[in-house]
Amino acid sequence: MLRQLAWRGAARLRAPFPRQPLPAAALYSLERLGYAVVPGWLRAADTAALLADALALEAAGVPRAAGVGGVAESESSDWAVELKTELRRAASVWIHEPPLSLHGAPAARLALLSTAEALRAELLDAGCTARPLDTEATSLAYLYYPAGGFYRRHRDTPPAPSPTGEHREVSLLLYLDPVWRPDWGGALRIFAKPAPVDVQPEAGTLVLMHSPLLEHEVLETSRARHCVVGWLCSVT
Ligand SMILES: O=C(O)CCC(=O)C(=O)O
Ligand SMILES: [Fe+2]
Repeated sequence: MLRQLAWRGAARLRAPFPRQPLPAAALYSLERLGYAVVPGWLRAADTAALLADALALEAAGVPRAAGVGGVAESESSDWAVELKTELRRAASVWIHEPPLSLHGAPAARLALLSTAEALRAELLDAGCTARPLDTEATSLAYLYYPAGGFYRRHRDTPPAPSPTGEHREVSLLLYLDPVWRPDWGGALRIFAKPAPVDVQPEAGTLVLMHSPLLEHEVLETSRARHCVVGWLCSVT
């Protein structure tokens, strides 16, 4: 409950980052193929502010390593785990609950929370999911992949219903690194039909996926790689 009130409060505290409405082609792709890729969704200045914030949190020692040695975290999307296998080599910082860490740029994090809320409303209006996306059930995190980092093939929904009644409906990814070269690896591979699709993690690119539907993986990266991951949920 506290978390929910905090979320609602946070999403009101700061205006969302300016952006264009999702293109009709993206909404069509999300509906028909289960995923959408929107390059240039956020302005370079705004992804730069988020990256600076993520790096400041990292410098302050806030991120937690996760998934190393096959240890599945209760809060992560690591359910697809083969427990003996290393599923993910990356660290994360959950950013949904105030009080926000005072390290970094809390204002950028608040704008991100508002932007996610605006995106939720946009997807709801467009009728993108069978069940309504709940305003209080969104979660967001920064992900940090070191050189050599990866995330093995998985789906973002758990095999068993969540005890809180939240169902991940739409997964979102927002990439933050201003320069990305394909030979660095680190692509997001979406196992779409009829063939897998690779997305380069370039700053400003938004990826949306129907969480229960699509398996995906992050190919091993030879450079540090930074993004926002989030889940828009329904609640029963
Ligand atoms: O880093 C990415 O591109 C994907 C992350 C992911 O799949 C997840 O956190 O569930
Ligand atoms: Fe995922």
